[in-house]
Amino acid sequence: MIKISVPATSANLGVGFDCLGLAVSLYSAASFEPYDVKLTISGCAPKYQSEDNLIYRAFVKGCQFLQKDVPNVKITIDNHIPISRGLGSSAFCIVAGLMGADAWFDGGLSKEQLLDLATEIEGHPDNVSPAIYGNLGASFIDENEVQTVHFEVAADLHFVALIPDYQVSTEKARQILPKEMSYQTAIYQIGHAVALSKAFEIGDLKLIKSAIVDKMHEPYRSQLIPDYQAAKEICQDNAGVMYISGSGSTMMAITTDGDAADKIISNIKKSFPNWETHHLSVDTKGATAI
Ligand SMILES: Nc1ncnc2c1ncn2[C@@H]1O[C@H](COP(=O)(O)OP(=O)(O)OP(=O)(O)O)[C@@H](O)[C@H]1O
Ligand SMILES: N[C@@H](CCO)C(=O)O
Repeated sequence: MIKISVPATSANLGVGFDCLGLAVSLYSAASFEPYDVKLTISGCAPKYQSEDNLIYRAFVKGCQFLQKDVPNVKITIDNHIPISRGLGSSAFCIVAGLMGADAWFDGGLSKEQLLDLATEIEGHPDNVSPAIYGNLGASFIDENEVQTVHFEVAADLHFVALIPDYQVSTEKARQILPKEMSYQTAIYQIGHAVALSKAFEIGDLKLIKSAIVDKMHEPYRSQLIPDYQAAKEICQDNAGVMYISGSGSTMMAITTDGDAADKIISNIKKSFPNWETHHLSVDTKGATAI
């Protein structure tokens, strides 16, 4: 049996809209086995148990790229990444499906090929890059070629995923954004994004706190998360800083102190007892066949 484990990913990191993404220590896995009918899928809601399933679609794309007939397959999902909450559940599906096909046929896909194929399906590389490589990825697309570089993140940074009990649609979170921005804002974003990448690498929380403040999407998207301000205040009151993970609704807190991370969780639980929380570290390996 082939089993692919993929880390959750947190895109944007405030000022790195559609470019930066971080792999974190929360994992989902998908297993692939030969079967006697075309397709059977378990471990997900009935609405995802069809040929439209994103893992299967990526598996088919992988087979086609390798110029192989798509085999009958049983897919079993062991899911821990909440769906449509801004933690890269779609990147998990895409990377697992492509790597499943590669392992099935011993196709020898390079990580660069995986990234190109995954980006074609996802539309942007900020989640799929760290899902494949681990760590913090900075990516861009140039004439259809995906470029990505990786930063190791200081081990003393703690991440806390604050996951509301409601979804934010990625489509709506993209539609709400303005169509243009000024030169002034572009200059602000570039300087902050470059400094933020370094701040993650050296674990400078003071610099992270000032560099992470976004002007490109977060001011608009915060309107789609009714508890954004309250969550932000809880993080700030406990020596942390917070950004919207991906297109939301998850908000990610960062601290340099495990006790502060635990305090953020207990205060969030008091105010929002139905939210899911996870105290996470950075994943350094990316997706693996296990
Ligand atoms: N465990 C799963 N089983 C089946 N389908 C899944 C699973 N996880 C994700 N998906 C697919 O991925 C889609 C969610 O993708 P979407 O981009 O909206 O959210 P996300 O990837 O979790 O968030 P973000 O891209 O902001 O991090 C679902 O609608 C479904 O098609
Ligand atoms: N960069 C993407 C991530 C969500 O898929 C966005 O923020 O819309």
